[in-house]
Amino acid sequence: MGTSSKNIVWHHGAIDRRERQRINGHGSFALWLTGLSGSGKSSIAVELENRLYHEGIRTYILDGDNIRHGLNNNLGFSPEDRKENLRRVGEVAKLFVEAGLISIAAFISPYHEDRGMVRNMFAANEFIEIFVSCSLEQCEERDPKGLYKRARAGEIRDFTGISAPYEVPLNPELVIETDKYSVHECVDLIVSYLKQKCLL
Ligand SMILES: Nc1ncnc2c1ncn2[C@@H]1O[C@H](COP(=O)(O)OS(=O)(=O)O)[C@@H](OP(=O)(O)O)[C@H]1O
Ligand SMILES: Nc1ncnc2c1ncn2[C@@H]1O[C@H](COP(=O)(O)OP(=O)(O)O)[C@@H](O)[C@H]1O
Repeated sequence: MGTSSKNIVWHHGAIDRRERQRINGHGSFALWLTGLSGSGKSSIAVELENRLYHEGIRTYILDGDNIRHGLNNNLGFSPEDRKENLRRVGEVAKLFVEAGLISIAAFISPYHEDRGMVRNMFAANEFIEIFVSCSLEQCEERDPKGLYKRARAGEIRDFTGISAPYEVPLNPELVIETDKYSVHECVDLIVSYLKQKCLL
């Protein structure tokens, strides 16, 4: 608990998460997509949400690029700022889970420590880490926003994979290889995993 929380007392509501889940007709949990820029996190999040929506499942996507336009527009890419970015996003993802939704978070989240910090915000079966695996070469070839080119030219500092590290997840719940399978196949794998674990 942060030190500023010490004089604050939790106020309970009348409706809890289980009741929200009941009215929604499904459970709620966080899906955490981690991987290099260009690995496919956003594309998969969007296609997964689309698939789940058409099955009547309520979701909400938290995407690094979007969150950094608003809530986290005061943060950069130093290790400290990335940690704070992910701490806030973890808390927001948790609010969506409390609200009875499946929150789909798509963040590079390059450090073991920070992913562990977010995991620790959730109960064991509520946080599913999905490593969106793609070689740096392939990400750089895709370069959908031209950022790798700019990072190689020295125009962007601390760029993940080029001038800042990406620590490959050691024990994710799921690995999807976007340099081997299509977006649809990757989403099939995620949906199959969730069904197999009786989460859908
Ligand atoms: N220096 C540097 N390193 C990495 N990424 C950079 C950087 N500068 C800007 N961008 C753009 O910011 C997006 C990543 O933001 P995240 O919030 O996901 O990053 S992190 O989890 O805090 O590491 C990332 O989005 P994705 O390409 O979707 O991953 C980039 O578009
Ligand atoms: N299997 C796949 N999964 C996700 N994206 C893929 C896949 N195959 C090719 N791509 C392409 O790779 C690019 C990934 O970009 P994006 O989704 O923005 O990645 P990120 O959010 O990780 O930066 C997109 O142009 C997408 O069409």
